[in-house]
Order: sequence, then structure tokens, then C-alpha cells
Amino acid sequence: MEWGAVVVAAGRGTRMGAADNKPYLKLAGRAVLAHTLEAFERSDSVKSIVLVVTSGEQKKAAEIIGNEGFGKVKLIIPGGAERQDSVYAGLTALDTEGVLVHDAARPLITSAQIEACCRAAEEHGSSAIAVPVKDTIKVSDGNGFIVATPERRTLWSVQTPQAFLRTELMQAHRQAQEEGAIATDDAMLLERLGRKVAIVEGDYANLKITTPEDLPIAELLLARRKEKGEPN
Ligand SMILES: Nc1ccn([C@@H]2O[C@H](COP(=O)(O)OP(=O)(O)OP(=O)(O)O)[C@@H](O)[C@H]2O)c(=O)n1
Ligand SMILES: C[C@](O)(CO)[C@H](O)COP(=O)(O)O
Repeated sequence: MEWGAVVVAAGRGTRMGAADNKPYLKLAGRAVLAHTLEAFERSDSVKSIVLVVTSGEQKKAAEIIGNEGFGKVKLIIPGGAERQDSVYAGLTALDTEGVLVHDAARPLITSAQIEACCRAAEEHGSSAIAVPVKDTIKVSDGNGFIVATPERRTLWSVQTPQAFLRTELMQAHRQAQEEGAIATDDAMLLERLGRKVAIVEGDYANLKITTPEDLPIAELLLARRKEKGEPN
């Protein structure tokens, strides 16, 4: 199966609160976006990448891609108000049979994990990388009180990439649009249609740069990876 990637980098970084948008923050001397794209550039299964960025940041993104010599990024397009809109915009610009959707804010992804996602989706139809939850998770009543504790052994913290048949994911997005359904990840759009998404156990290091403390943690994880001679 031929695989493409939609890398979404069109958020505003509200929770990070930095002067620059998250994809352009420096991580070990390089833009967060450069680390993220490098793993997809190195993945033998990924043939093309559509990068979805904030309107007005297309030139900035293109400069990074040019400086890094990345050749798989075919299009840099503006995103939408929600992550779901940005993903859909990317899907309409890709023509591969398989699609990986990945957050640009997850720069510690590795090409090995990308390959594992592709293989699992080729076997099961779709897949999502995830790690077992380490904390006990509680459900609240919305007024600050705990009302339930889901069984921890059934809980996974899902990350990206998530891998799908492109036409299937596009159909799921269109159905969600028609029904006004908002999803915080793409797997949810298939789950709501009764489709099973295979879990690919990943790595706790594949964190999403979301709040300020995430950046120094990512720096440490990258330094440890370099000491061990591990590739992205
Ligand atoms: N309208 C949006 C919102 C998010 N994203 C992307 O989706 C990924 C996950 O989103 P998140 O970590 O929430 O990034 P932001 O939306 O920028 O952060 P915040 O919610 O704090 O504003 C990020 O790579 C982000 O750039 C996107 O492409 N388009
Ligand atoms: C897609 C995701 O990274 C899976 O954990 C997460 O849902 C993105 O959430 P965000 O609020 O858009 O960062």
C-alpha cells in the first residue's frame, strides 16, 4: 500500500503561550517541525507529505523544509479553526491509498513507530499509536467531584501517528461534518461509526509539546536518544 502523511501544524499554541507558534520553537537547536518531518522523510513507507500550517506561516515552513532538504513535502496548505478541519484540508490534498495523520507538535516520533503504524493498518484497516495509562484516571461530574474510575488496564493514552485508508477517513470526516460531531483525534471518527482501530503500543517519549514544561522534557529525551545513538 502507498502511504502519505498529513502533518498538522496549524494550531495557535495557546497552552504553550510562547511568542512563536509551537512548530517553530527551537528544540535541540532545530525547529520542532524539522524534527517531526525528519522521521517521515526517513520512513521508507511514506511517499509524500502534506503539511498543514497556520495561514501566514506557509513561507516560514517552506524555509525550514528547504534548509533541511526535505523532498517528500509536496504541499504546504493553510489549516482550519479546529484540528479536525486542518486534518480534512490535508486529506483533500493527498492522493495515496493510505494516510498517516500526525501532530507536528509530536517531534519525537520515530520512523520505526511510523512503519509499525503502517503495518498494523495494512493488517487491521486502521491503527493508532498509544501507551498504557500510568496514572489512575477519574471521571468528574463537571463540578470538581469524582464520580467514576475507569478500569486502568483498559485505558490507553493515544498519540499520533494514526493510520487509515484515506478514502475511509475522508468519509468519516464528511459524516462528522454533516452530523456536527467534533473529535479530538481521527480514530474517534471511525469509532463512532463502529469501526475498530488497532492499538500500536508506542513510546512514552512521543509526547505532544503542549505546555511550557514539555519543551525541556523533550530536550532531555532527545539528548538521551542521541547518547544511545538512536535515530529519529
Ligand atoms: N486548528 C488546528 C489546531 C491544532 N492543529 C495541530 O494539531 C496538533 C495538536 O494540537 P495542539 O497540540 O492542541 O496544538 P495547538 O492547537 O496549537 O495548541 P493549543 O490547543 O494549546 O492552542 C498540533 O500540531 C497543532 O498544530 C492544527 O493543525 N489545526
Ligand atoms: C490527536 C491527539 O494528539 C491524540 O492524543 C490529541 O487528541 C490532540 O489534542 P489537541 O488538544 O488537539 O492537542
